[in-house]
Amino acid sequence: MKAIKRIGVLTGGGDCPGLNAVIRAVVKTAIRRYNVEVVGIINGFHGLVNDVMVPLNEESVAGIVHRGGTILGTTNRDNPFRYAVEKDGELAFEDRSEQCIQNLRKHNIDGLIVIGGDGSLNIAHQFHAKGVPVVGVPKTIDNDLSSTDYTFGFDSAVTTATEAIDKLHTTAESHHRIMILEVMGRYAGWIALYSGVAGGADVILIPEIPFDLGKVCDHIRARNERGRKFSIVVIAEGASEKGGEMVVQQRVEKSHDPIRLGGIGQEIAHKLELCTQMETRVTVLGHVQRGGSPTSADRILSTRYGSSAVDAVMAGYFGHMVALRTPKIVPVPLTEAIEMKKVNPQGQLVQAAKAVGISFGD
Ligand SMILES: Nc1ncnc2c1ncn2[C@@H]1O[C@H](COP(=O)(O)OP(=O)(O)O)[C@@H](O)[C@H]1O
Ligand SMILES: O=P(O)(O)OC[C@H]1O[C@](O)(COP(=O)(O)O)[C@@H](O)[C@@H]1O
Ligand SMILES: [Mg+2]
Repeated sequence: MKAIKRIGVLTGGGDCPGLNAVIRAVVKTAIRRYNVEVVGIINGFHGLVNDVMVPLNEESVAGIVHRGGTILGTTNRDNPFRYAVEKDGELAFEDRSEQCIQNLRKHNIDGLIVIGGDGSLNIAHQFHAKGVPVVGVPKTIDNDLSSTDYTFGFDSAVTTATEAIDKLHTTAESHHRIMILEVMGRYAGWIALYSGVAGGADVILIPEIPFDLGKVCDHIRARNERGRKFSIVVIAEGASEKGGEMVVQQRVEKSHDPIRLGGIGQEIAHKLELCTQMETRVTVLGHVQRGGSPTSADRILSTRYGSSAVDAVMAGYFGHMVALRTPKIVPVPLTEAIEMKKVNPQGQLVQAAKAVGISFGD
């Protein structure tokens, strides 16, 4: 096996708290533990296609463990295997993966660390199939990647959503209102489930458990009869009524991922107001849950992921992603890692939530 002298690192897809802590751990581990150089690739795969790279040293990553976002920048548009270009005024897609491989060679990069979600890790997997020595790190606030107990960024998003629920509680109680909080998560209900349980929500609606609005109304009315004249509903952006469809805010047809979810909170607000006769308000948390400082748990997880990713590169675990299998971080094949992980409706957390009186509308 070729000796590793230089590692490249990039962040791809939606940003999330903890990215900088991973980058810092990659750089420090590479330099301190292995005496290996690190090159940062700017704006994810865009920088790999267009050869925009910067050397990273301990100085470049000083003081960033607590900072949200990514010092390398990211994009969720650029897929090297389906790269958007303008041809004769028309949009066309080209395979630029060979150009990326040449750029990696030009910079003598012997190992590539891709920090990303399902989309970026899919691209990483395709590069590995072409012989690129790549290792993945599971990033996403959604926690929807299989093979790992948790992705980094999830705990920070849950913390932000929980704080929002705490705040909605005080105003809901004062005004005797229903407060609906719509959270992110795409097709998985992890953020809604965890923040809903942590924040003491009355109703949690997730994509994995299609809901019956009548049952949600009954639950809220029963609370009213017990003297609890307000209710908090946490709803995942991908949740839908039984027999209904997910609410799509926008379709971006040219994108690999054309569906932008959003709007289910507003849609059920009207219906809940009608059936309960209670004033209802909606808060869409949006990108607030993706921004800001990572929690201490995410800083620790990110540091472990970053340092283990370098270990994986040095040990030749290419085509793998570092995954948390409590209490260890282990390499798992990217093919397994990019499968989607959903909430198990029969799982212990859903059952515990039901035991304390939370309705899932089922
Ligand atoms: N299933 C897929 N296979 C290959 N590429 C994908 C797939 N899904 C998304 N992509 C591409 O991966 C890039 C990042 O995807 P995105 O979902 O935004 O980020 P993330 O890495 O956080 O999942 C985009 O360029 C997108 O076109
Ligand atoms: O910022 P955008 O492009 O609107 O994307 C919003 C989506 O990105 C997320 O915040 C994170 O998803 P990824 O980790 O796959 O990027 C989802 O929860 C949400 O649906
Ligand atoms: Mg994705």
